[in-house]
Amino acid sequence: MLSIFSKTEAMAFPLIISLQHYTTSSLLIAFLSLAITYFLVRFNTWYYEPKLKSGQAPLPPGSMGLPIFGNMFSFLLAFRRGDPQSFIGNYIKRYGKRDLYKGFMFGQPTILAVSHEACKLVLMGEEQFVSGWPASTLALMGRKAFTSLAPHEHKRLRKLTASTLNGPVALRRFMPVLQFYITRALSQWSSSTHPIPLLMELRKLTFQIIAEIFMGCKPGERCNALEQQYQKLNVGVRAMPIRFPGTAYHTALKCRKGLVKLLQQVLDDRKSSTRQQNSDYFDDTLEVLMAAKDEEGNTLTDEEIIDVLLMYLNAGHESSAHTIMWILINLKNNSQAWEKVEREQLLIRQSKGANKSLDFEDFRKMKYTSQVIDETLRLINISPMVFRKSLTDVEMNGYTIPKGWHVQAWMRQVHLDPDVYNDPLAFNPDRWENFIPRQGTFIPFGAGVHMCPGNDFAKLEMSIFLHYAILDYVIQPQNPHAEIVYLPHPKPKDNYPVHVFKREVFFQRKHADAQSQQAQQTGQLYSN
Ligand code: HEM
Repeated sequence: MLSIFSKTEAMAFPLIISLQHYTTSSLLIAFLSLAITYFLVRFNTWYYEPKLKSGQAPLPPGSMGLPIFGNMFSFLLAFRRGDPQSFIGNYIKRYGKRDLYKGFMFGQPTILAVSHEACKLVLMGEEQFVSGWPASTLALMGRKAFTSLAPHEHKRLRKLTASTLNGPVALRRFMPVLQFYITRALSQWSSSTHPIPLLMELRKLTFQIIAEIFMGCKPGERCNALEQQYQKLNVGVRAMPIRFPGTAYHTALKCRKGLVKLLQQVLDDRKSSTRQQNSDYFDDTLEVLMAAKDEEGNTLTDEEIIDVLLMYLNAGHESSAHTIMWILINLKNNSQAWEKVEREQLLIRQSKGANKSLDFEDFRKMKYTSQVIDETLRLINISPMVFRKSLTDVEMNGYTIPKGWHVQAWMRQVHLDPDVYNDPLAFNPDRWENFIPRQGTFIPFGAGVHMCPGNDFAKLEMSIFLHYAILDYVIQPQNPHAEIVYLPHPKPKDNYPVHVFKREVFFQRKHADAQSQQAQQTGQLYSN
C-alpha cells in the first residue's frame, strides 16, 4: 500500500497505524485511516486527470501528491536541504528516465519537461503553449507584465522595449554607463576596511545600471529605496503563496505596492520634466514606453508602463548579479581558468595603449571570458525552470499534455544531464571551445517568444565587470566554504563576503609584509 506514496508524502501523514490490538474498534480506526489516506493520495489524480480518448497517448508517469500541496513538499525539501538535483532525480529513480513527468505544483496539475527535446518543444511551441507562471508570481509582477499578457499584447510590448536593449547599436551606447558604474563600484568596495557581502553589492550595482539605462535614475535615495524593495519582492517570488502577515509572500506583496508607488513618482517626474531639451533621456525605455501608440493612436496607461518597468528592472539586475558572483566563485576555485581569463583581458588592455576604456570590438575579442560565462550559466542555473500553460491537448514524445495544464521547462535538468554534457557537474569552460550546442541543449536564457531580451546586455555587463575586477583588483573571499542555499536563487548563505583591494595596493602591502617578515627572521637569527 505504501508503495503508492512517495517517501515525503508518506512521512507527511500522521496516520500511524497499529494493528497490535485486534479489537473491532481499532480495526475500524485502522480501516478508516487507510481509507482517508488513500483518498488524500488519490484525490488530485481523480479530480484533475482528464479522461483520455481511446487512442490518445497516456499521461506521463509521476505522482500528483497531496491535495493543495501536491509535490511542493518534495520540491521545497530538495531545494532547502541543498540537493536540488534530487527533486527530478527521485522521479527518474521511480519512473525511469523520461522526457516528461506529471505532478502537481503551485496549486496546479503540472507536466515537468526535463529533457532537451521536451524543453525545446515546449519553449518553441508558441501555438500550443503560453506563459503560465503561478498566480502568486503574477500577483507580484502585475497584470501588465510580460508574464501576464495575452500573446498579441506581449508581442507588441516586447518588440517595443526589446529594441531599446538589443543589437550592437544599443549595446555600444551602454558601454560608457556600464564602465562608469562598474569602475566606480569596484573603487568604492576597495575603500572599505571591512569585508563586503559581494552579492548584495553586486545587486546594488546591477540595479543602478539598469535603473539608469531604463529610466535615467541616478544614484541616490530613490534608487536605493527601489533596490531594497526588490530584494524582499524576490524572496516572495519563490516562497509559499501564503497571504499572512509576516510570511515572505505577504511581505513581497507589500513591496510590490511600494515599488508601484515609487515608479509612479518616476513616471510623474518624467511627465512634468522638459525632456525634449534633455538629451539624457533620449529614447531610454521609459521614454519609448511613454511615446508608444497602438494602431488607433492610444498611448500606454500608467499601469502598463509601470508593470513593464517593474518587470524589466527586476529581470535586469537579479540574475546578472548572481551570475557575476558565481563566475568569481568558479574562477576562484579554478586557477587555470582564472589565469586564462586574466591573460585574455590583459592582451586586450595592452592592445589599447594608454586609453583603458573598452569598446564594443574589445568585447567581441573576449572569447575565453565568454566561455567562462556560458559554463557558469550552464552549471549554476539561476532560473532552474520556466512556466508555460497548454492551450490544447498536446501529444509529445509518446505522452499527452492535457489542455489547460501547467508545464514547467526544467532548463536545470537539461544543463546537468550527463547524456548532454560530459561530466556535467564539473566547471570546465574549455568544453565550449569550438562547440556549438545542439538546439535546446543550452537554454539559460530560455527560448522562443519569451526568450530573455536582455541576454546580450547581461553578457556585456558581466564581461566588462570581469575585465576591471580581474585586471585592477584583488578579490579575497572570506568564507569560501559557506553553505549554499538554493531558494530563491542559488547562493552562499552569507552572500559571499570578500575583501576588495586595488591591485597595486595589495601587492605593495604584500611586498612590505614579506620584507618585515624577513627582517624579523633575520633579527631572530642574530639574537639567537
Ligand atoms: C544572467 C542574466 C540573465 C538570465 C540568466 C536571464 C534568464 C531569463 C530567462 C530564462 C527568461 C525566460 C523566461 C520565460 O521563458 O518565461 C528571461 C526572460 C526575461 N528576461 Fe532575462 N535573464 C538575465 C538577464 C536579463 C537582463 C539583463 C534583462 C533586462 C535588461 C532581462 C530581462 C528579461 C525579460 C523582460 C524577460 C521576459 C521576456 C518575455 O517574457 O518575453 N533579463 N530571462
